[in-house]
Amino acid sequence: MGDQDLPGVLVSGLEGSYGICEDHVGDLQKHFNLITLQEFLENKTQFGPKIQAVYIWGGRPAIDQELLGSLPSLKIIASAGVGLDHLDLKLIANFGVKVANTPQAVSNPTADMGMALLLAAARRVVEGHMLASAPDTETFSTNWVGQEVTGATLGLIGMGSIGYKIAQRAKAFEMKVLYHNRRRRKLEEEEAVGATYCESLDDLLQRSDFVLLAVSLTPQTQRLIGKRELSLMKPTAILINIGRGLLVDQDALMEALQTGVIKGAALDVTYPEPLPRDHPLLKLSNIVLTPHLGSATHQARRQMMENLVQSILASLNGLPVPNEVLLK
Ligand SMILES: O=CC(=O)O
Repeated sequence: MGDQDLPGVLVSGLEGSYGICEDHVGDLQKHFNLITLQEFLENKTQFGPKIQAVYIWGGRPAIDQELLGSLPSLKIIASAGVGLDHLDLKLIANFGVKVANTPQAVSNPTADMGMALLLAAARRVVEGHMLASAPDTETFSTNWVGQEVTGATLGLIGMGSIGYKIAQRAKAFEMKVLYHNRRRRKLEEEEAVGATYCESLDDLLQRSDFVLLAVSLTPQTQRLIGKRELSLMKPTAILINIGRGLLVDQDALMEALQTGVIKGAALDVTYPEPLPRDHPLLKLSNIVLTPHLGSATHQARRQMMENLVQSILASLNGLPVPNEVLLK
């Protein structure tokens, strides 16, 4: 509990793996009385009425009917990052509560991560690192040949702000960019990054050397890439996922990687996160895995925190809320 005169904001915890970013606690406490989930659960009658905002970091705390029902003064849910799949927006709107997220802060670092994974998988950077860190003459004689990125075709699934930033980067690598998206981009936007719209997802899958998922998780996109879609990809193709684990049927992916249906995969997101230690995906050599690092830069995390502070303060002061998520 911080300064009692400041507006109460519920956070999952202070620091540590389930809490808010350590460096930000002090900054948040300048504006808010931070109440942890544990404090709230231990004394709902004392803390419930004080809480005017929930600050969601790393998808926590979870928001459900019971929590919303016990926060009578709640005005806004401020969620770090761009994805909203952890929130039931209709339920939240029924409680008359606003939602804000931080799309601008995450687009550059997540696009960088997409390219980092693409390059790492194409050029076998992780296998190379393991070899170079434990050199022995026998393995050193192995041929560590990868896929060329320059001139290759990138199939982007999702052309929102992250997808577009990836297309900009891919252009610098002289890649041919195809994209599939709910709505086609303006002609001048396509031309600026040299991207070609593919109305058919199957067509994109068949033509791409790299298929990169940069799309939000919704009921429509869940398991968008399954056995059938993987079988359409080239046997030399690499699948990269920086969106959400559930965009891909992980069992089908594992089978495709084991049987050579596709060449490799690079995943920043899985289900669950993290994967259990004995998960079979961890045993494959043609996969690169990272622990949801998309927006994990100091700069992005600070900007996310600053944006959420602005959104909360605006909502508490009855002003237009920056980055308010509107129910469609
Ligand atoms: O996963 C990260 C985000 O949704 O921004």
